[in-house]
Amino acid sequence: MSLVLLGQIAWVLMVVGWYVIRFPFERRAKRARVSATRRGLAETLRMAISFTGLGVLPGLFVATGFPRFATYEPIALQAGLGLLAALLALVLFRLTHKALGKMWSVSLDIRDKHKLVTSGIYKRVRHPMYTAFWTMALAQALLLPNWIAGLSGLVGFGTLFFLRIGPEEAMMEETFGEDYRAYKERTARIIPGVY
Ligand SMILES: C[S@@+](CC[C@H](N)C(=O)[O-])C[C@H]1O[C@@H](n2cnc3c(N)ncnc32)[C@H](O)[C@@H]1O
Repeated sequence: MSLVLLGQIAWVLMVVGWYVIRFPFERRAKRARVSATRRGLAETLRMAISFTGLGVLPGLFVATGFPRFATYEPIALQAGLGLLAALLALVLFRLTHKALGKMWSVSLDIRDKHKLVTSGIYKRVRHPMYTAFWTMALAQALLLPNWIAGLSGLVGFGTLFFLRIGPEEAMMEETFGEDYRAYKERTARIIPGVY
């Protein structure tokens, strides 16, 4: 089996694994009442850009090989690191969904009786689900040997991350006040002790 095909299969399995982890939370979230939201045109655009980079462009490459001119021959080390990153992303996704539980939402929502989660994987990092998405985007870049389809996840998710993180933290601070400010003081955003 060629490394290109192996990488493509691994990417598909990673995306399926991510959706299997997320599905029960998405179903539950539909039933839970939202008491405040920061959804709007800007958030819809951010999510569309991220979905294009993490889903549409790599999906098109895997299904059709498009854009063929940007495909290159991968090396085995790259595929191996991609597999490790994919596994790490899935572990992080599972831990973050489990810790957030009923507080999870796909976008910027505050639920009825929303509680601030500060334990488990949220103890030292306040956006570990975004750490998982960065890891998933990195896995995509390593698994798909195509300059456009491979790197589009980093660009697409990076756009969502840098444009969303400010409004999300403002929403959390507005909702939880001093508790969130203190939590911010003692945690990093996505990498413990780094950022
Ligand atoms: C897609 S989730 C991402 C959560 C977080 N930014 C992360 O990367 O782990 C977005 C929703 O999670 C909720 N949320 C984020 N951090 C939270 C926390 N520490 N405790 C409870 N809810 C949180 C917010 O209501 C937000 O609408």
